[in-house]
Amino acid sequence: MSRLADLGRAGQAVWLDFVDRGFLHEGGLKTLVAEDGLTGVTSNPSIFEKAMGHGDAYDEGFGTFLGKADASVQDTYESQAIADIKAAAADLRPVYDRLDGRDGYVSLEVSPYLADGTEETVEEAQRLWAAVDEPNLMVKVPGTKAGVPAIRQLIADGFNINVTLLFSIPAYQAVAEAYMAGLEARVERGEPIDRIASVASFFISRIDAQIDKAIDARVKSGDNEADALKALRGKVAIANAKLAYAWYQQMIASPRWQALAAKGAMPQRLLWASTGTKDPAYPDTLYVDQLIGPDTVNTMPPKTMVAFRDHGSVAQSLTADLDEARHVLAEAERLGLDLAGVTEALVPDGVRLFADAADALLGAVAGKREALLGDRLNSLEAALPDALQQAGKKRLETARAEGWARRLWREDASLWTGGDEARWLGWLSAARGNQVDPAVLAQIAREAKRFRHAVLLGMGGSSLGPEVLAEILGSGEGSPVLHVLDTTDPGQIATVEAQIDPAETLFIVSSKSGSTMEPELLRAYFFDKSGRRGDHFIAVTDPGSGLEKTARADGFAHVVPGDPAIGGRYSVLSAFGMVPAAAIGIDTHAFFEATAPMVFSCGGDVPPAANPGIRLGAIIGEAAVAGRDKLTIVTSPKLRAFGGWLEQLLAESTGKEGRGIVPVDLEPLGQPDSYGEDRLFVHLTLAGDSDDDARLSALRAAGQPVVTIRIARPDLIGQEFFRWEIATAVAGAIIGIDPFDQPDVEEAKVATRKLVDAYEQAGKLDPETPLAETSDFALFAPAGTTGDAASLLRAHFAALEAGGYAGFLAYVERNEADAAAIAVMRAAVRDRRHVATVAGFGPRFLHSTGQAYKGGPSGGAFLTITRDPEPDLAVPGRKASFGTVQVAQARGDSDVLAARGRRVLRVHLKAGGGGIAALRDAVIAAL
Ligand SMILES: O=P(O)(O)OC[C@H]1O[C@](O)(CO)[C@@H](O)[C@@H]1O
Repeated sequence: MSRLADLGRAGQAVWLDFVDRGFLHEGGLKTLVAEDGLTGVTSNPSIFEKAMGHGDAYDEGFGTFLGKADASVQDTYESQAIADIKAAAADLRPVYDRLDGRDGYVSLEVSPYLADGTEETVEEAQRLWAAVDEPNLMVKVPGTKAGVPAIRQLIADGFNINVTLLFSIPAYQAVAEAYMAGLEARVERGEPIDRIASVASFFISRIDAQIDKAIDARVKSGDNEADALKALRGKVAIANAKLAYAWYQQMIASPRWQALAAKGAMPQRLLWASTGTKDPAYPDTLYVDQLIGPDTVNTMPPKTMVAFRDHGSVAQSLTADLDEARHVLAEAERLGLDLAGVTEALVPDGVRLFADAADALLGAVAGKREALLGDRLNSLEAALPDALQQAGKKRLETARAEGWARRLWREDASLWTGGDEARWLGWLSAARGNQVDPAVLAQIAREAKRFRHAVLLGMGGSSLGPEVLAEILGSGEGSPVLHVLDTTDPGQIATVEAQIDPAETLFIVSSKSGSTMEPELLRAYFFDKSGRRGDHFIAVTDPGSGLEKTARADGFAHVVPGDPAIGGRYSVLSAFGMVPAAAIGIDTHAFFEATAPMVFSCGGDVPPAANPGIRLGAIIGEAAVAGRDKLTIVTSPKLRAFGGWLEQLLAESTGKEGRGIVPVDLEPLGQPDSYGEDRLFVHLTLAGDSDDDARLSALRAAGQPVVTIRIARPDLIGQEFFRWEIATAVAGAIIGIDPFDQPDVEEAKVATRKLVDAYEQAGKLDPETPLAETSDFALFAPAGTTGDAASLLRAHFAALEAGGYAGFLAYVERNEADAAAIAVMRAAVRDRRHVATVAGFGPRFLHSTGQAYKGGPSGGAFLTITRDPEPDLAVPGRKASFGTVQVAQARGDSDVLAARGRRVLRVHLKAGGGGIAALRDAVIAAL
C-alpha cells in the first residue's frame, strides 16, 4: 500500500481536493480509493472553474442545456457540477457504506455570492442537498459571520456540512460551537444525531503566504530582527493549525461534547485545506508531513498527493512539539507579525477569490452558450476609440467585482441612488412573459379578428412599443391593422379616422396612470364616434386608475391590468405591448420564446463582460459621462420604428439632473466631418435589410464609435427591448441617476393644464405678441430677444456650441412630407454647425424625449413649430378643441424649456403660407 494509505492508518483521512469529468470518467477516483485508501473529495468554485472554464470536456453536457432558449448559465453550470459530484459520490459510496457514514464524503460548495447572507446560505444548502440527493454529500458553507448561524441551523436540520474558509482559531471555535449547538437542538427535538457528519476546513498555506510576505518585506527593508523573522518563515500556519487541533482535543474531552458523543455524535473533524505549498523553497509535502494526527482530514491537490505518495513522511506530527508551536506564535506576536489581522483578512479575500472563480466560470459558460445559440441571440460588436474601449472594460470589471448583474436582478436600489428604484423593476420578470395572463391574450386575439382595424390611444410607453411591434412584425392573417394615435393633432386624428370605420374598429386605450390627458381626450372622441360601443374598447391600465373606472362604467370588453412596478417606458413586454400585439394577431407565446435567449443571457448569473445588456450599458454609460452623450440611432429600414421606442427609454430614463443621454433618431447619416466628438453611433440592422454601409464604414474609419447590433429575424426584436432596458438601467447606474423616474415631464404637463384650464374658463388662450413675422410664419420667444425673422433664426442657430444640439419640436401632423422637411433642416444644421440634431412631433415627444430636453444635458436650442389647426376637431364635453390643446401643449413646453435656460424659438406657421417648406428654406438661409 502507498504512503497515502499509511496516513489513513495514522488516523488521518486522505481526501482529494480536485474534481474533473475526464478524471472521474477514466476511473481516476476509484483507483485512488483502491490504491491509496482515499476516503473523500472536496470541490470549490476554483476547482470547477479549472475543470469547466477551459477546454471542451464539458461541451457535451453543456449542449443539452445551452441550446435551449431559457436555460440559465447558472443552471447549466450547476447541472454539470452536480453530475460530477454525484459521480464522485457514487465512487465513494462503498467507502461510506463500509465506514458506516464516518467517511466517504464528497463536498459541494454553496455559491460564494451568498457568503454574507445567512438565510440565503441555508436555502442554497438545502437546494443543493436536494439536487445532489446522495447521503454522502457534504455541503460546503463558508465559516463567515453570516455562515456560522447558517451552519448551526443546517446541522440542526440534519445536513452534512463542510465548513470552509477557516483561518483563525476563534473562527474555528465559533464553528465548533455552532456544530454542537446544532446537534443539541436535534437532541432536544428527539432527533437522531449519529449520521450527521461535519468537517471544519482550516486553511494552511494561505496564512504562510501572507505572513512570509510580511517577513520578506521587513527583512528586505533591513529590519534589525531579520534573523528572528526569517526563522518563522513557513512555520506560523502549521503552529496555528497545531494549536487549533489542541483546542479540538480539549473540546472533545469536554462534558458537553461527551454528552453528545454518548448519543452517537461524530466529531467535527479538522480538515487541513490549502495544503499545497506555494513557496518553491519549501518541501512540497510540508503541509502534509507536519499535520498528521488522528481524526483529521487532509484534502490535497493532485500534485501534493503525487508528491506525498513519492516522498512524504508519516509520523504523528500534529501533536508533536506543541511548545515549539506556541513559541512560534509568541515570536510572531513579539515581532509584530499580525496573525489575527492576516487571518481576518483572509476570509473576505477567500470569498472574493471564490467569487472571482465563479465569475470566470459563469462567464466561460455564457460564452459557450452564446456560441451554441448562434443567430438565435442578437449579436453586438463595438468599434470604439481606445479611451472609450478602456473605460468600458474597466467599468465591466468594477461591475463584476461589485456584482452588478446579481444586484440588478436582486432589485438592489443601491446600484442607483438608493431611492425607490427597487419598486420599479417589475420589467425584469415581465420579460419572461408572466406579467400578462396568456389566456386573456388568446381571447383578445380571437375576439379582435372581427375588427378590420385597431386603434391604439396612448402616449409614450403606451404607444411607442406597440408601434414597433406593428411596424416590424405586422398583423397576423385575419387580424386587424394597428393605427397608433399618440397625439392631439387634429389633422393626424382625422387622417386615422378617414382610414377606419369606427363601427368596425377595436380601440385600445392604454395608459398606465389612466390619467394622461391625450388618451383621455381621444377615448372620449372615439367612444362617441363608435356609437358608445364599450364592446369595441379595451383598456390597458394599472389597477385602480381613473381609466379603469371609466372603462368599467362604459362596459369595455376588457380591462387588462398593468404592473404598477413597471414604468411606462419599460412596459413593452407587459400588458402594454402584449395586448395590442395579441389584438393584431402576433403569437405572443412564440414572441416570448424568441426573446428568452436574450433574457437569460442578460441574467443575474451572467457576469458583466459576458452579459449583452450590461456590456451595452457600460459602453453607452461610459460614453455619456465622457461627453459622447448623443446616442445616434441608425437602423436598417425595417427597424426604423425601433428608434422611437429607444429614444423614450434612453431620454426619459437618463436625461435628468443636467446629465444623461440625448438620443438622436432619424437624423440622416452624414460624412464623418459633419460630426463632433459627442456622438456614439448605434447601428441596428436586420439580416437582409439594406444599410448605408459606406457611410458607416467611413464613420468607423474616422474613429467615431460605432456599436453594431445584428438581428437575424424580425421576431427577435423583443430581445432588443430587453437588452436596451438592462443597458439603460446600467447606464443610469454609471451616470448616477434614478433611471425610473421622469421629474421634468410633470412640469410641462402642469403648464399645459394651466393653459387648457384657462381656456375652458375664458374660451381663449392668453394672447401673445410675435417678435417678428414673415408672410409664412410668426416668431415667438421669451422676452429680451429682438430682431427680424431672419436675424432671430440666425441668432438661434449661431448660439449652438460644440457638444450642444439643435431640436426641432413640431406640433403638426406626423407625416412623411413634414418629416422629410425636418430631416433636411436637421442635416443642414448638423453639417454647418457640427452639432447633433433631434426632432420630435408634439405632443408625442413630450412623453418621451421631452424629459431629457428639459432635464438632461444643457446646450440644446429648440425650434418649436406650431400652426393653427385647420380643420380643428372638437373634444366631446370640452370647450378646448384638440387643436387648442395642442397649441397649449407647445406653449406650455416652450415656457418650461425657457425657464430651464434652454434656448427656445417658436415658429408659428401661418395659414395660407408656405408651411414647413418655407420654414425649411428660411432655416437653411439662416445657417
Ligand atoms: O401610460 P401613461 O400613464 O398614460 O403615461 C404615458 C407616458 O407619459 C409619461 O408619463 C410622460 O409624460 C411617460 O413616462 C409615459 O410612458
